[in-house]
Amino acid sequence: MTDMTYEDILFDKKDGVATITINRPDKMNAFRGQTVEEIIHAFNLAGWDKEVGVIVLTGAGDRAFCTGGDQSAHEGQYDGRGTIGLPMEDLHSIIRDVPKPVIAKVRGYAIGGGNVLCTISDFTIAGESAQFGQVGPKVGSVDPGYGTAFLARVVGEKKAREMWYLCRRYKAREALEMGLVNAVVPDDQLDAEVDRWCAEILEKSPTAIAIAKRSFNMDTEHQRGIAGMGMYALSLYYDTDESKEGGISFKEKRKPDFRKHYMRKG
Ligand SMILES: CC(C)(COP(=O)(O)OP(=O)(O)OC[C@H]1O[C@@H](n2cnc3c(N)ncnc32)[C@H](O)[C@@H]1OP(=O)(O)O)[C@@H](O)C(=O)NCCC(=O)NCCSC(=O)c1cc(O)c2ccccc2c1O
Repeated sequence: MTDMTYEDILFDKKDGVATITINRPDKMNAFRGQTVEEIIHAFNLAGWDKEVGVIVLTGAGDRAFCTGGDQSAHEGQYDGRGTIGLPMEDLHSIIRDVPKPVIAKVRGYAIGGGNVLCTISDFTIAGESAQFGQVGPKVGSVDPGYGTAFLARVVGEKKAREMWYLCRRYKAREALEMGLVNAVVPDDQLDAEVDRWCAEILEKSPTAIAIAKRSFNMDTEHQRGIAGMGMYALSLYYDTDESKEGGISFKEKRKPDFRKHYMRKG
């Protein structure tokens, strides 16, 4: 693998556990194109390293795990590679493709694309400060594929639609009840709890776990295709005034008026 100097993430490997930390606390750990490239690189590094048995994905600081796409790097399309200017299909795919469990360790907000990262991870362990939610229809975006269809597999159709259409926020205990997270502990015990889960995983047969992971994935593999196709629709949507209203109103800290632009269409 080619080397990469990380600017937006931290990478650590210790005692069989690789930890990838999104390190943009001043942006609530929102990701720009560069961030996504670095996370993909780190997953490839850890994913095929036989010394690594489990990968922990987390965010720096205590305010947010990740709040999704960086709204300051977003006017219509994002600032990086791929159909929408963020290689999200590649990131979601690598989290599923690495043949070892991925644990999302969450303090604070897991919003938008941050919630999607938790949804796709094999496990989510949350501190009591965690809050989960989707915001796409509030900010002029949507995640076609894993963020929607796979979320429905995780929390059920009704709850997934509620999350997307209403854009509410859910506290850690509510997320536990709906099956979005595996365990909730006080924030100051979160690191120790995740360490315990990692130690339990590391005692098990890595090959058996790899086969189990592939088997779970195969049942929803068609959703990769939905994501690939949907990104093209999303890219066209990003060029509309209706979508742009979401990003602009967020930056201007006001309520969006989507219907004004929607009603103008033929
Ligand atoms: C995260 C919040 C719920 C926090 O609300 P709160 O009221 O506590 O605080 P503020 O709103 O005042 O925010 C504090 C501070 O942080 C900045 N900030 C927050 N989130 C972002 C962000 N994503 N990008 C940039 N900056 C952010 C905010 O501007 C404030 O800065 P100040 O300088 O004013 O202090 C709330 O902030 C919130 O709801 N944020 C919106 C998050 C958002 O819009 N995310 C992007 C959604 S789209 C997306 O994530 C996405 C992800 C995918 O994976 C996709 C995959 C495929 C297709 C599409 C995808 C996609 O669109």
